[in-house]
Amino acid sequence: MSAIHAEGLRKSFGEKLVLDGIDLRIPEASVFALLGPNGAGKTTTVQILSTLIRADGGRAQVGGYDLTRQADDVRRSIGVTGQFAAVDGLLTAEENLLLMADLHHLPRHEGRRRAAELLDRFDLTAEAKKTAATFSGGMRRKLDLAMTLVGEPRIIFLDEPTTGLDPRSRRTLWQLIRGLVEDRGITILLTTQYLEEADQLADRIAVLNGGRLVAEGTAEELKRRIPGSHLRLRFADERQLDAAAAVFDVASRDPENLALHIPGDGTPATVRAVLDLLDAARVQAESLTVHTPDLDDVFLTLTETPRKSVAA
Ligand SMILES: Nc1ncnc2c1ncn2[C@@H]1O[C@H](COP(=O)(O)OP(=O)(O)OP(=O)(O)O)[C@@H](O)[C@H]1O
Repeated sequence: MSAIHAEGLRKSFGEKLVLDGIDLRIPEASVFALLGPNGAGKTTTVQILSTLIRADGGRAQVGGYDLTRQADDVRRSIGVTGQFAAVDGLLTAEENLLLMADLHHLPRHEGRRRAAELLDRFDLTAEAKKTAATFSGGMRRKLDLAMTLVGEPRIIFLDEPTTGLDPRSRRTLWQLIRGLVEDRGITILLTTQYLEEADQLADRIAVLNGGRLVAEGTAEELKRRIPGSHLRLRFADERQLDAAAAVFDVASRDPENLALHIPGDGTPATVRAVLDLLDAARVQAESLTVHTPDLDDVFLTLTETPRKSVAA
């Protein structure tokens, strides 16, 4: 069962085509990252799926409800935390949570119970009575996410959840987010410009560029699609390097470092085949390392301008 299922979403602002037919299928209890450069249409996609704005074309189901015909049901199933946090700096952490409970028309005791539970889960109990204006960026984001959870949404949209946070706060938030998926089966659609965030957090990643999805898959699948995996062999001297280069006609030489780059993945079978060929030619390598492209390479290749298409 998909938590989010969209087909052919289109959106223009005036003359400007922002989404040019987006298809998404996001399984329940998973984290899906929408990755893309500035202006790619990430926020627009989230705004459409969270019923804030209407698409010009296409259709979508969110939490099993039709986005246009059952917009109220969609709204009841989702939570949204954006780049502009809902936190009120004049209220304490606890008051912010209780305010959310009121907005959700929860009975008072239930509101208190959820607020206490969320303060505990997000490690904010000691700060419960402090005004949010005194909070660090990381604490604010945590409180913002906790506030989203008061309504017990099944699906959460996180728009750039850790932008501007230091690495430690970012990691804390990642753990909390993964916990929500693993313990509570919540589905998360996250937009991010941080490749590491998508790599660490997301079960699947889609790369949005120029209003289209140019790639979709797990981080590993995306990395495999980019040429650039190679084995790097280093040799003791130039004679050995020359002898090795004669064995592999697809290899490129890096004479300065006495190294040879052989295109290929790092599977044991490939590594063994390379070593066998070297043995047969009686050439000794000093070291062998495997280089796999990272998400940075994927992102840069897929979002290059002018747009370069990479076949799916
Ligand atoms: N209300 C609007 N009116 C006109 N143009 C808009 C509107 N909202 C967004 N746009 C344009 O649509 C494009 C996509 O914007 P969007 O905010 O979805 O991108 P994004 O991928 O979220 O970018 P960022 O990473 O910078 O937040 C941009 O060119 C933006 O200027």
